[in-house]
Amino acid sequence: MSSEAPVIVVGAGISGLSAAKWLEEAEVDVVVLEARDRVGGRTLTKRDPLVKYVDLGGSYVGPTQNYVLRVAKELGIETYKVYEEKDHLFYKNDSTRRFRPGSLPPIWNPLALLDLNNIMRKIDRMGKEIPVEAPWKAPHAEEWDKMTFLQFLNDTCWTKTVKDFSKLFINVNVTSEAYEASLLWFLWYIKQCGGTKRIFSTTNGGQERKFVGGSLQISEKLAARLKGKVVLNSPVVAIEQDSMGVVARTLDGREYKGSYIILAVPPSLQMKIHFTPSLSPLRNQLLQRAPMGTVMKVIVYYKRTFWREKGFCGSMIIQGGDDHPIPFTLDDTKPDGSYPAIIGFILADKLRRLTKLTGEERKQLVCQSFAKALGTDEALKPVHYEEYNWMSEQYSGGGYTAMYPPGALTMYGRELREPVGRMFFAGTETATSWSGYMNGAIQAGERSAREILYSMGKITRDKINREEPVFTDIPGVPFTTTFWERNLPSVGGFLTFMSLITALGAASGAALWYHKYAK
Ligand SMILES: Cc1cc2nc3c(=O)[nH]c(=O)nc-3n(C[C@H](O)[C@H](O)[C@H](O)COP(=O)(O)OP(=O)(O)OC[C@H]3O[C@@H](n4cnc5c(N)ncnc54)[C@H](O)[C@@H]3O)c2cc1C
Ligand SMILES: O=C[C@H](O)c1ccc(O)c(O)c1
Repeated sequence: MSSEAPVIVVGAGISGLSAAKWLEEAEVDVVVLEARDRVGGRTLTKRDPLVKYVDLGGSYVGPTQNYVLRVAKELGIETYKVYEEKDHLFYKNDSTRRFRPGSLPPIWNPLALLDLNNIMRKIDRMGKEIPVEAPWKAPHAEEWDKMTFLQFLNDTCWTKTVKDFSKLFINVNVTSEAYEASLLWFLWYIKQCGGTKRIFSTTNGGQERKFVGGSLQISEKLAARLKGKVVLNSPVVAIEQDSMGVVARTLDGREYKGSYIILAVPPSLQMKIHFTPSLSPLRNQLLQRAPMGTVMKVIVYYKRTFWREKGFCGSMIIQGGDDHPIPFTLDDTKPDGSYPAIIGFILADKLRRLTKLTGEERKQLVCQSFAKALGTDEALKPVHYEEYNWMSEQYSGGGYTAMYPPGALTMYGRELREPVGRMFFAGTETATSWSGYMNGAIQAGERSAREILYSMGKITRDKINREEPVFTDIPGVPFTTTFWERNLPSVGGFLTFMSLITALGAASGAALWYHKYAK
């Protein structure tokens, strides 16, 4: 069987569907080929009387994510604020401390406080010299891309407290370990999300809001607008192109002909596709160097929001061994207070170990950990439990997004969204604003559509990369830094200062002694 459309889109995640919508609105016909029996890719909303609805994949949106907020509004999908009205909780070494939203975790050792301020400040300052669209052009790109984030921590941190917190910070933000990730890539990732505070905050940050009814609606509503042009159960296994056009072949032997094709699939999954002619040497190797992160999403439902009664909002940072599987949680109760729940992530190495347990065993571990952190056995009595392991998904490979080991970005990064003949690249991994997120998926999808419109002679080159206006309904408030955040010394600076003071003190003491007695 063979069919024809000017543009073939591979992948009906948010990115592929956004590309298709942009093209349809420009009156270019498309067909979208999707491997799974559903749209949405790394977003998945389960609907069930036990949970009403729950996002098992991508979920949170926040200010400065102007692409996804604009599209959601256009599709009539409303957002609600994640509950953050009470204290955050920090649990470590059998001890629970509370802290206010928006402030640093409660660390009492003054040297560790200097250390924490210094590492976050340094990540943001180093990010300032990285161009979001071309991180390989940063003045220190080669130096930083030859290091892991762990090497940077070893060189920069003076305290174990801050090294451990920074490891948790990378786990939560990019579902990878500090020893795996290129320093350049991680600095770029944080920068293109707006910095350490924007990416890690709930209010005024990446986790401020969720969609009423769940994030899968974005893809469902985009697909509905495409009126039957999305073909499910169609894994693309071969793409052939020549001067005449492009052909995509699906696993069951169907053939789709077009003039252009958009690949809206994470880089490493493109290795399931046979390309004729074969890819360039650099693109061929890029695909082998962008593994997906490692994440399981867990949601525990309770009869009551008992943590709120103890003055906690449900946001917890939990540090510990495998008996504390989840390092980061948020309240996941519905906005009307129904379905009390806490959501968390099992990440990177912990998940690689705990993936072998049964769901029931993980549930026990998670509830015991919550009970210790919250100081109540009520956490041991969930009424329902959901978990979703993205490691098992053959058409995602993991999540939230692809990660880069040292060397990959500087050697292969230029290939990421460089068109190959009639083939163009979308997917959140090719974005430059909240890449790794739903926002990046839309930015990339729409950009790839405009690349094709340019190739078709329908728009001029300067229209390809378009600045998204600020979504004024949910504006981002700039994060200001305090005088102390800007000027406190690092631990090294402080110790050097103290040594100088001590040396000066000793020298003046000696001079005085000499003046008084030795003369
Ligand atoms: C647990 C988890 C939590 C997350 N949390 C958030 C969050 O809170 N906020 C946020 O913004 N983002 C979050 N993300 C990330 C977000 O979900 C993704 O960035 C986004 O959905 C990616 O969209 P995409 O279209 O680029 O890729 P995908 O969603 O991966 O879409 C690619 C599509 O291509 C299909 N496909 C793959 N191979 C083929 C093939 N050979 N032929 C045809 N089709 C193919 C796949 O089935 C899939 O549908 C999270 C992700 C996960 C996994
Ligand atoms: O984006 C995915 C995920 O939901 C998440 C959660 C918390 C956090 O700090 C992130 O950077 C991402």
